[in-house]
Amino acid sequence: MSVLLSARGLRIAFGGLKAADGIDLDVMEGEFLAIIGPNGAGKTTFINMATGYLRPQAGSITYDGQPILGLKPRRIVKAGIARSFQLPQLFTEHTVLENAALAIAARAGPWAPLAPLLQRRFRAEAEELLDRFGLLPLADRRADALNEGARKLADIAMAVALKPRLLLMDEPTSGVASAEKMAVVETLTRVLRDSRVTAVFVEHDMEVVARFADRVAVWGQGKIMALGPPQQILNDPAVLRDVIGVAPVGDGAGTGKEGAHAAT
Ligand SMILES: Nc1ncnc2c1ncn2[C@@H]1O[C@H](COP(=O)(O)OP(=O)(O)OP(=O)(O)O)[C@@H](O)[C@H]1O
Repeated sequence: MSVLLSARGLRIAFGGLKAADGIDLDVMEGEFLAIIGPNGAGKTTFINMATGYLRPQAGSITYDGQPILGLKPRRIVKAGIARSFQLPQLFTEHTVLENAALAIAARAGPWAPLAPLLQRRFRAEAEELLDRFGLLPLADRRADALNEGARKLADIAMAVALKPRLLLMDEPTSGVASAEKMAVVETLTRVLRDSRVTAVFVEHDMEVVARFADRVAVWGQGKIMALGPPQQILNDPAVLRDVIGVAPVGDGAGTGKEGAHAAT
């Protein structure tokens, strides 16, 4: 597996608060990398830096071997990196189909959205995209009439419409009812794996992480505290205590389940 995104020495502080304090991370082509960590650890800040929304005060980021720091978000999308936000960015008064068509039109260039929204070629591609996400039955529903799971999927479908090689998702399951959460993640991982999209996602639900991540990076106070496969990281006593908020079985005094607390 080759490195698709590589961050080195990323630093940014807001006043005295270090939101990134020397972030080194390689995202491997094809993997699903989960980012976990407490509120305010700097997880969203990393996504903002990798997508051109924030410029770090130090460090570098390369994508497919090319430096991308300093590029505007639109250029970064064109290079192959898309993102979704914690709060879906849908046009709420438009239908799901119109939202998808708009994202497809946006891929064609900044002026394309001014073209008739439901031009036949946009419409056909939008229907095909919605079908992959299981959203075709909801195509004519207004975005503000969707439940949170469908809204999250529609929002991620808009990012996939940009045909990224790398998709960064900020809390794709936040706000989704627990009964539908797994189905939402199953759908989106199926679509992303079928399209060979590499994914980085911030996630607070450890069941989702355990089931869908290839690797887990643990953020804490602007640093990566641990990185490794879920079975190792989610049994790490320090992660259990500081991120998940449960005392390790036997209070960490040798459960036989602890993984190494890798700092790489
Ligand atoms: N543009 C900004 N201006 C000032 N402070 C900021 C800015 N962006 C982030 N911060 C601060 O940096 C810290 C890290 O924020 P960030 O949103 O990256 O955390 P997070 O790990 O994503 O948290 P959460 O899980 O709550 O979303 C927080 O204390 C936040 O208030």
